[in-house]
This record gives sequence, structure tokens and C-alpha cells, in this order.
Amino acid sequence: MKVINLGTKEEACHYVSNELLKQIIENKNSVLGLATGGTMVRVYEQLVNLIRINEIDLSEITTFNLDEYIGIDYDHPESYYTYMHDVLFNHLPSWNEERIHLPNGSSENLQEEVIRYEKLIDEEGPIDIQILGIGENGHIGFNEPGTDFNSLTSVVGLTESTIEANSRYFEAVEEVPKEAVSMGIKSILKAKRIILLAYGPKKAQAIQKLLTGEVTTDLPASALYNHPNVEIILDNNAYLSETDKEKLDVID
Ligand SMILES: N[C@@H]1[C@@H](O)[C@H](O)[C@@H](COP(=O)(O)O)O[C@@H]1O
Repeated sequence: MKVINLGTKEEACHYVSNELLKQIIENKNSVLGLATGGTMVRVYEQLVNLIRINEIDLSEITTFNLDEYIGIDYDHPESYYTYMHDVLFNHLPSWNEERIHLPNGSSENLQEEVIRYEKLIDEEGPIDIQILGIGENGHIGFNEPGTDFNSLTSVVGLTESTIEANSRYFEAVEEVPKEAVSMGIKSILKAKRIILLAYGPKKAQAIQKLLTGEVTTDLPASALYNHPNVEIILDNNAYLSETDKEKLDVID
């Protein structure tokens, strides 16, 4: 695992958008694993600019998103389908909608849906680059603490802490869905290369735990130690110096 502190949010996001760009330029049939959350908004803004400047055709690119809420329609303003279209897909005309994949959290048969999605990843994959954010409790995708590292795409319950953290995107905490369809930890680790991006002080504690090197289901992101090609991209706020760590112990 490589851990790189790029100092600022802007630089950290730029590293990720630039690696996606390089992948797309290298192979016009690339398969990208995409993530949502506030963390990725700037990455996608930068990527849109880079793709426009370089006049890149995206029609052969395949994308898979990590997760989608259950209990809100795909056209709900806070669905990940809406997020991805608002932030990335609608800004570039050459995406091929048939190659854009998100789990369908509104499916009437979720058991079939999770099998369909995992099978599709296997058929169209492997994913060349999977980008990840991290939850304040160390979740990746919507794989909460306690999730088996062998998990495949499934219906998952969200913890109180995730519901609370994600309530900033909804009008009230009661409106945050309590379940989602998420790629599992094993599904995520099928990617050839993984880049996890974390910035800001709210992620410092999860990153601090990750960097202890302990591999435990209490911290889903620690499963990444079982993958040979992972980069953790940070800013000064998410990466704690020794002095900062002491402060964190005091807070604990
Ligand atoms: N399911 C998503 C994750 O994929 C994301 O990485 C994380 C962090 O979100 P944010 O970037 O808004 O802090 O939580 C959400 O719940």
C-alpha cells in the first residue's frame, strides 16, 4: 500500500482525476470503478475539464458505481444515479449510457439485482481503476464495520453513524435511506488498481486507524491491505503528523 499526502484537497483530487484521465487515454476501452460522496465532487469537476481540454471520446469506456440507496427512486435528487449524472455524466456528451452501470436500488427483486450486478462486473471487468472514498467509520462503498471481507454485491444496512454523516445531503436525518445495494469488499478487491481518496479533518480518525496497519473487519478499509496495488491519497488534514496523533489520543 502506498500512502501519499499531497498537502491540499485540490492537489489530492487532481492526482485522482489525472490518473483516471491517463487510464482513459491509455485504453479507450477502460473499465472505471466510480464512487460518490462529497469527496469525489471536485475529482469529477477536474476530470470533466481535462476530458474537454483533451477532446477525449468516452464512448467505449465502461463504468461501475460502488453503490446505490434503497428506498428512493433513481431520479431522487440524492440518489447516486442523480449525483453521477449531475456531477459527471451529463457534462460530457460522449459517455455511452449503456456502458454506465449503477446498482438499481429500486429493483423489485433485489436478490436478483445483486447477482446481476456482480455478474456484470465479472463479465465486463476487471475494473482497471477503482476509486474509493472512506466513511468516517472506515467504510468503503457502503460496507460497514463488521462486513465479511469475502462479501460480494449485496443489500446492506447503514449504521447510525453513516446515516448521521450522510444526513447533510438530505433535508432531515429521517429522510436518509437505511439500506443500500453495495459492491462487496471482495467485489472491490477484484479491481486491478485501487485509489482511495480522503481529505479533511473528519476523515483523520479513520485514516489514522487504517495506517496502524491492523487488518480487521472493524475497519472495512483495512481489507485494502490484502490487495497488491493500492494508493491512499491524502491532504494535510486527513494525514496526521505525530503531534496531531497525540492530540487525537487526548480527544479519544
Ligand atoms: N457510500 C458512500 C461512500 O462511497 C463514500 O466514500 C463515503 C464518504 O462520503 P463523503 O465523501 O461525502 O464524506 O460515504 C458514502 O456513504
